[in-house]
Amino acid sequence: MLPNILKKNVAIFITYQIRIWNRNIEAAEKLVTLLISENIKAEVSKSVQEAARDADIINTCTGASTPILKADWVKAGAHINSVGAPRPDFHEIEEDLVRKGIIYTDSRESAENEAGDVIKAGVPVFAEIGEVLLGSKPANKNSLTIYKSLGLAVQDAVTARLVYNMLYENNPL
Ligand SMILES: NC(=O)C1=CN([C@@H]2O[C@H](COP(=O)(O)OP(=O)(O)OC[C@H]3O[C@@H](n4cnc5c(N)ncnc54)[C@H](OP(=O)(O)O)[C@@H]3O)[C@@H](O)[C@H]2O)C=CC1
Ligand SMILES: O=C(O)C1=NCCCC1
Repeated sequence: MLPNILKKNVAIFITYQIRIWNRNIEAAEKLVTLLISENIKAEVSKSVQEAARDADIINTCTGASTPILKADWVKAGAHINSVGAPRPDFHEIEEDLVRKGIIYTDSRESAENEAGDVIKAGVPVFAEIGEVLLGSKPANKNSLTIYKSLGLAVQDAVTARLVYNMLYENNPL
């Protein structure tokens, strides 16, 4: 999933540098090789701290049950996309960091009941992404912001429809 997230990230920047960390360095090297083969600039970092240093955008996408990203490593004004740890007993972001950030999510109900990072930190969700897109809540571009993704059922339904269309559009079941 992470390669696709990174490709969307680079599509909105003129200049960028991607740093990849994984607890298993061979997996990080494999992803860097894949990205470079698609002309995306990327390099391996030996630690999360090194990967996060001075970063504008940080993507976390793990099944970690203890946090891997610490508050001290993230600069003011950064944006974090936290896609992993989608269970109440999973955590990928240190509590102090979650408390420092403004929390956005896809579904408030899901984040408050399923996202271990949000539940443990005991912080409110500031806005759903839909509220930002509709203009009823601000994006707070200059603040430390955290987008906690859990996924929406409608995404699965639309993806299933697209796959169906690709396979059967000329030959419906
Ligand atoms: N928000 C959303 O909409 C979605 C969220 N998810 C969630 O995102 C996460 C990643 O999914 P996906 O990429 O498909 O899964 P993968 O199994 O492909 O990747 C899991 C990653 O998490 C790493 N990891 C697991 N445990 C730890 C740990 N304790 N410390 C550090 N790294 C760890 C793995 O490292 P290693 O390579 O060393 O094993 C691997 O890089 C999962 O938690 C999944 O449930 C998935 C789909 C949608
Ligand atoms: O595909 C997955 O894995 C998940 N998707 C949505 C959130 C829970 C995990």
